Amino acid sequence: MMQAMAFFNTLEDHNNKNLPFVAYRKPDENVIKAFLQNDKQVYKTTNFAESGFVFSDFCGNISLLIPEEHSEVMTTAYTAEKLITETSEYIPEITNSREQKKHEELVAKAITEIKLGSMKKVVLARKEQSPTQLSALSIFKNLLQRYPKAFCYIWSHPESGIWIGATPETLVKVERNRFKTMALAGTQSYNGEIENAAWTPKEVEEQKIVSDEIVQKLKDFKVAAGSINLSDPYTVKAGNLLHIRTDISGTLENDNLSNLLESLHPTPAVCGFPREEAKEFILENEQSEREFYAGFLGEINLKQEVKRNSNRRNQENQAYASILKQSQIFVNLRCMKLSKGEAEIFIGGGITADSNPTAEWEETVNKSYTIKSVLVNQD
Ligand SMILES: C=C(O[C@@H]1C=C(C(=O)O)C=C[C@H]1O)C(=O)O
Repeated sequence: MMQAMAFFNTLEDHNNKNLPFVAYRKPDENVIKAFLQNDKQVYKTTNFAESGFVFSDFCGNISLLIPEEHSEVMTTAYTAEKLITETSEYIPEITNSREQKKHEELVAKAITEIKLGSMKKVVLARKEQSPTQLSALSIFKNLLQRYPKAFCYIWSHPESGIWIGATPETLVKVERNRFKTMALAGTQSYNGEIENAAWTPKEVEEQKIVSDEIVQKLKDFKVAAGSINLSDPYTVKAGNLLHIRTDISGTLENDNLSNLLESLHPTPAVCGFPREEAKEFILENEQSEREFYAGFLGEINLKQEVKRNSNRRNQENQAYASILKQSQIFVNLRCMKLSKGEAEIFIGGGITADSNPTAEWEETVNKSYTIKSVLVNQD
């Protein structure tokens, strides 16, 4: 484990050399980990069989990889006070009525399409530009400080540019043949209440579509029969927002990560239902390319040594070590692409027959604050 200062200096040096790297902190953990690729080669994966950190786009066209075997891996203990942030001017909010109109028209078109019956839900996104004077690493430090319950990351790669985010959503975690995933949907502003938050039937329905479809896809993928466990839906807080979440776990019949990812991604939380119809609507109608927004990212096939002490008496030092392969992958939400003083923020929301275009616009505005609030200096 390195000192935080040395850790960030090393990241900075690596960044200045234009070599690929990723640094991240998992939800509720206090360790920041980084993979620093030691060459300029562009590595990709198609079968998700390598060990390393993967960064995939929404469409499934490209999965960049920072392979463990070509990287230096470093960690540091995270302590909020030690992270120094730069100063910056406050950026005033600009209300963009043209963008609002465009988004509302898009939502209205989707509602019409849904009512015609070709799909039940579609997630529509937009992109917003916001200036920032902060460096990429300062923005990352701000995220770490502000969102301890999110997966916070910075990814820098010549093929994708710099992406930074704080996502509340796990795509899948796999350990040996056990997996965990979640159905996350429905959004409202956080007003101090979590447990007693009230949800409208529209939001309950929207989230149920996600959890039903994830279970169906897992069954299609041959999750061991009868092994899927579902929690009741409950409310979770993500920054200034609340969502409805169901935890889903189970046992896999095989450990083919590639098949599992193919069956889960893109979930109806970021695409819609049915998947193909929703995806087609998105690709035809959204104003901008999603690129890596609503794609996925995370550790794949990392080996972890697990030591278990023998229970037998009179046998000291009998520790059995077993190697465990682990993958932990997140959906790339509440994220931005950073280029020269400007952040491109990607935000979306689920549309169903009962959606209201203005409310959907406001939801994307609220979601954009997760990122906007870290583009200026934190007090
Ligand atoms: C699509 C986004 O978020 C997803 C959509 C949600 C919704 O429609 O209510 C809620 C959480 C996420 O699963 C986003 O943040 O851009």
